[in-house]
Amino acid sequence: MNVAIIGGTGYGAVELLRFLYNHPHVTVSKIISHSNSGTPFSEVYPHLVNLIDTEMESLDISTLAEEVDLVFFATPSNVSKNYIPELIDKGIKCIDLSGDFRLKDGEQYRNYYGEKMAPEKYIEKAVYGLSEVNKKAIENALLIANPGCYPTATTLGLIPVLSHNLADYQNIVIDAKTGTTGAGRSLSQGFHFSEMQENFKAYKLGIHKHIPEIEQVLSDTANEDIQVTFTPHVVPMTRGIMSTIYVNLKERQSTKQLLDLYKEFYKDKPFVRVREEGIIPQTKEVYGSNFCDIGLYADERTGKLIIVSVIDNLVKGASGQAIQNMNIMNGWDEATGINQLPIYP
Ligand SMILES: NC(=O)C1=CN([C@@H]2O[C@H](COP(=O)(O)OP(=O)(O)OC[C@H]3O[C@@H](n4cnc5c(N)ncnc54)[C@H](OP(=O)(O)O)[C@@H]3O)[C@@H](O)[C@H]2O)C=CC1
Ligand SMILES: CC(=O)N[C@@H](CCC(=O)OP(=O)(O)O)C(=O)O
Repeated sequence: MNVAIIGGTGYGAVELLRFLYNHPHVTVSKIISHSNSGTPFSEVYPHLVNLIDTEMESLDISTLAEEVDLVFFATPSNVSKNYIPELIDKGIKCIDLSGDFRLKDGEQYRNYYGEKMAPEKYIEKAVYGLSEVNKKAIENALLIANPGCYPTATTLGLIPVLSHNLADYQNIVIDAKTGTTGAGRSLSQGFHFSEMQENFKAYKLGIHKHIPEIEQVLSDTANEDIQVTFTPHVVPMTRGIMSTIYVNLKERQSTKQLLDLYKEFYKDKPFVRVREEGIIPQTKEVYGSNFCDIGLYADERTGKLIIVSVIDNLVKGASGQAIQNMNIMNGWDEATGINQLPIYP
């Protein structure tokens, strides 16, 4: 199958290429770049010299639709919504790593993304690509809204306990940390080495675009409006997200009981690893891999469940999950091309 990647020189794109290079059913026939068309990919990323020397091209949607079967958008917010409708109308599958098609509510989209949402008709067609939860819908989708990085770690951590109605749906507190690749490759002052090194900062309190996304997924799970307290932080590491989540349990439960429930929930899901009692996962344990690792501690003293969920933001949080979704859409084994061990140390 021929695929194209748009947003060629970004981190999401280079991570897609790392996995697709060895994918048995896929050829990346086009890498589209608005800033570097005409330049060989390996000139921008020299670690890929002699491996991916493809000349990048500028975007021409009509020729793209004739030449490829599926398009990955690894572009910033408010870009893919201008192109995906035309591709979808021509029957081309699209997987959008950005947030343009994730939210169902136009007013929320405007509030958090600052622009008008894509036309309703296409929002309705978009399937939210949380692979472990929406597999059936993904199988038949033409358009995937690939989840955000924080929402992936957070909702995979929360859905089992919420879907069993064991926790208070309100008063959910999410304390999340990301590495700097979460901000993409373009330069900004707050991410300079001297600003980031030996620093730890909270940002976008109350205004982060992942708040409505997390609330939408959890509300769909619980069939009730859920609001969360979400505080993202950036820490001086390259990759990784840790979402530490606090919920009030409705009744006393032991850690062991809850771990059993989580293991049952994810028993056929190759990329979610529920860890043993007393083991709390670390970001380095999923580095470079598509795993989401979850650890639990039920604090019987306070009645709270503490959930720790870790992913690599560029893999399960973006490109890995996008490929997992492509596999599901095409009826291939969902682990094809992404079944790699984490890099350690
Ligand atoms: N980084 C992460 O951890 C995660 C990222 N995402 C989302 O995935 C998407 C890509 O992220 P990431 O790769 O990290 O971001 P980057 O900033 O690294 O890359 C985005 C690329 O998009 C292209 N681009 C920039 N502006 C425009 C524009 N106006 N029109 C068309 N193309 C443009 C550029 O490539 P070129 O000049 O070559 O076209 C740029 O390098 C974003 O929406 C991001 O929010 C989602 C989950 C996690
Ligand atoms: C450190 C940093 O800035 N991280 C980004 C990660 C979000 C992201 O990439 O997600 P979308 O796919 O929803 O755009 C942020 O907090 O906005």
